Amino acid sequence: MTYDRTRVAAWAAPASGAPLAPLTIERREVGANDVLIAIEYAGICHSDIHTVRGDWGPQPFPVVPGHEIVGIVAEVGADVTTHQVGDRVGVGCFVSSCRECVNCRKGDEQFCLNGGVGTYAATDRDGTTTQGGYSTHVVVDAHFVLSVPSGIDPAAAAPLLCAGITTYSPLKRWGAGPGKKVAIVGLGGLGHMGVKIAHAMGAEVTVLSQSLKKQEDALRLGADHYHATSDPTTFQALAGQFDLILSTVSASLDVNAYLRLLAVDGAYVNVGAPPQPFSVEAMALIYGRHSFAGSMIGGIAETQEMLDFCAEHRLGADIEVIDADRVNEAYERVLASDVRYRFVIDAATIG
Ligand SMILES: NC(=O)c1ccc[n+]([C@@H]2O[C@H](COP(=O)([O-])OP(=O)(O)OC[C@H]3O[C@@H](n4cnc5c(N)ncnc54)[C@H](O)[C@@H]3O)[C@@H](O)[C@H]2O)c1
Ligand SMILES: [Zn+2]
Repeated sequence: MTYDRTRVAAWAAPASGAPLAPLTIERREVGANDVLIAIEYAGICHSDIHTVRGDWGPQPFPVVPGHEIVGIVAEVGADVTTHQVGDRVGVGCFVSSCRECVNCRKGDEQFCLNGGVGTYAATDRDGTTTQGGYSTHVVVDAHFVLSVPSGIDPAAAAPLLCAGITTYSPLKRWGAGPGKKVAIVGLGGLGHMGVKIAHAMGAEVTVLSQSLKKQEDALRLGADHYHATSDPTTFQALAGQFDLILSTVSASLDVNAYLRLLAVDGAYVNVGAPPQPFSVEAMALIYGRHSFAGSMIGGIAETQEMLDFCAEHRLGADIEVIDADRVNEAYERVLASDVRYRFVIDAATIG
């Protein structure tokens, strides 16, 4: 199929809460620093669903979601030295940043002080609205394009671009490793990567999930222990146990109940992004010198480090590859916690 930048096939949400449908979009010309990627796979992140369902406020519809992108370089601009035609590459949650502010210079481009640009539903530097990975092609500044190591299956690599880095970054920052007790709350797309990565880092991993339904899966993914949070004795039995609790839950939680599971100096790090606020009791924090923290994806260098770590440890996501016309059904199944553990769209079925 020849590429026509003015007629690129995609799947988009036409309005808040409306089902996704095919849409033809335009990509920019390949600039001197740009890479044209022929997309192979795009993961479905719960953030895509929050965005198009209006959980995070108004959006510039139509929105083409997708920020877990893997594909093959089809063309590079004249000044690109980091990627070549034919390379397998990935794109995560952002496609531009100023690269000059203190955060960008530290490698925290996701916190750019001059307006980083999200992969979709964001205003790009040229004033256009970005459109994401549920599409056949995308044009991205080479600095924001990752190399996907050959050891990982490309479809299983796609979710690493968001779910992988979102769990890797806080696990590393808060010291998951040998001798540390780490709990992962919520066993969805992020959670199952959290289990795999924390296990590969050498931590003792406990999964805290609503029911016992996913217990066998969790142990296979690398968890050492598993408890159902619907059982009130869980919160008594595990009081004061964990050095780190990573919550990946997409809904609001009783944070205080989890803070009480922390050991002295333990940290509860939330990466879930529900629209409702959390309520934190002073006593749940001060008793035990606990920390309550958050984390958002990771910078470009750290994302590359995560991909290399996953290749070295032979980690990819557990995926269900779907045709694009099943995206609405997949959204419903994610909302019903019926995914093991990430849906990935086969871009060959788009358009
Ligand atoms: N911080 C970041 O950078 C970042 C990046 C990606 C996604 N997110 C957010 O993280 C959240 C999770 O994303 P995902 O793609 O993994 O979603 P997901 O739907 O695949 O997983 C969420 C899991 O939480 C479980 N859950 C819901 N309520 C629970 C409860 N009370 N107790 C225990 N488990 C519960 C669900 O059953 C599901 O397994 C979303 O809010 C998403 O927007 C944040
Ligand atoms: Zn995401």
